[in-house]
Amino acid sequence: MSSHWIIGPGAIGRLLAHSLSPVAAVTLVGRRELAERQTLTSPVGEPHTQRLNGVTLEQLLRDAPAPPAFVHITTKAMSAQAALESLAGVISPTTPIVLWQNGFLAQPRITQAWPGPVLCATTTEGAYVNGEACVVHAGRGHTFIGDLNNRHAELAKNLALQLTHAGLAATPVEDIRRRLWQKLAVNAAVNPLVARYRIRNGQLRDRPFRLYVEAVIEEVAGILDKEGIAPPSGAGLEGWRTLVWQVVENTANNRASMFQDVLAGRPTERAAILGPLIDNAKRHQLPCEQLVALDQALENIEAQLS
Ligand SMILES: NC(=O)C1=CN([C@@H]2O[C@H](COP(=O)(O)OP(=O)(O)OC[C@H]3O[C@@H](n4cnc5c(N)ncnc54)[C@H](OP(=O)(O)O)[C@@H]3O)[C@@H](O)[C@H]2O)C=CC1
Ligand SMILES: CC(C)(CO)C(=O)C(=O)O
Repeated sequence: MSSHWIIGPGAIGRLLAHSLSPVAAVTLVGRRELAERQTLTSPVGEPHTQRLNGVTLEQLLRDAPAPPAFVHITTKAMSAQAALESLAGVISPTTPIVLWQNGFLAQPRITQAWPGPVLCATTTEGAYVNGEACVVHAGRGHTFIGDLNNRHAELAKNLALQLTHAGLAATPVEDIRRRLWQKLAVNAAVNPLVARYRIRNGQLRDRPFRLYVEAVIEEVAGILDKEGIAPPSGAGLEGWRTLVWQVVENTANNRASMFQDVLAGRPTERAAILGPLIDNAKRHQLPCEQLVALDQALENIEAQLS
């Protein structure tokens, strides 16, 4: 039986823990104690309660159990590095790490710094936490797994098989970098605007927001073209426009994650989503006024929240 540590008992962490627990040895690690009996509500609204093996970081460091086959980091992007560092005393530097973050901040940094294999997962599964003891699996999706330097294909295949067996459909891929950027492009066009204007995704189709989205897509398309990242279908600006508007259509009723963070008074993942685009725009001397303005607006919003 394979063993998995999952660091970050939030929405994705608990979804993983619930799914893997019946087929693998799972330890769910958090900063605080977690209720032992946890409920997963399925996408069709069926609750399923089970005991999850939850421990605090403190307990883990004290007990120093045998290191696992995989360490999943399921914190938000800005906390991933700190979460990994907090395990330094209990895992060997060759332990495989799996990063589940959106954006492109934690992935290159940890890939460069961690001596062992670093897999990246990008997922369209949707989940949210509903209190201390419940997570809602809001929508089924698909997970793609690979590593940025394509050196761990067998490991990615092994993990994808285990996740699929656990009910989370997953595919190992050789182009995870491209897929992470494609998701980042959608997140950059949707999340900052809906968080700034406190609207649901579908309202982006209306004026004046539609024009703002178009302006962001134009900047993003220029930057990703220079980075050699193509949209999943179509080409250039048109391909990116098709992708973004399709996601807006499919998620019209959603409150996007960044909007939810603002509503809950939490910091957003702006540094992981807008940051890499702005950095690349500056490096290539490309326009990024819209992205910078959104980043600034979010920084101001976050400052007022704290
Ligand atoms: N939810 C979703 O549907 C999807 C999420 N993602 C991505 O997955 C990542 C996780 O998102 P999500 O699960 O929604 O986020 P959540 O905020 O629900 O969960 C993050 C968890 O990480 C914990 N945490 C933070 N810092 C540490 C630390 N240093 N050590 C241990 N635990 C820590 C938090 O606990 P604490 O209470 O201690 O702060 C919290 O339980 C994000 O990058 C997100 O963009 C991607 C696709 C879909
Ligand atoms: C695709 C989108 C924008 C859907 O809401 C999302 O991934 C998010 O909320 O972060």
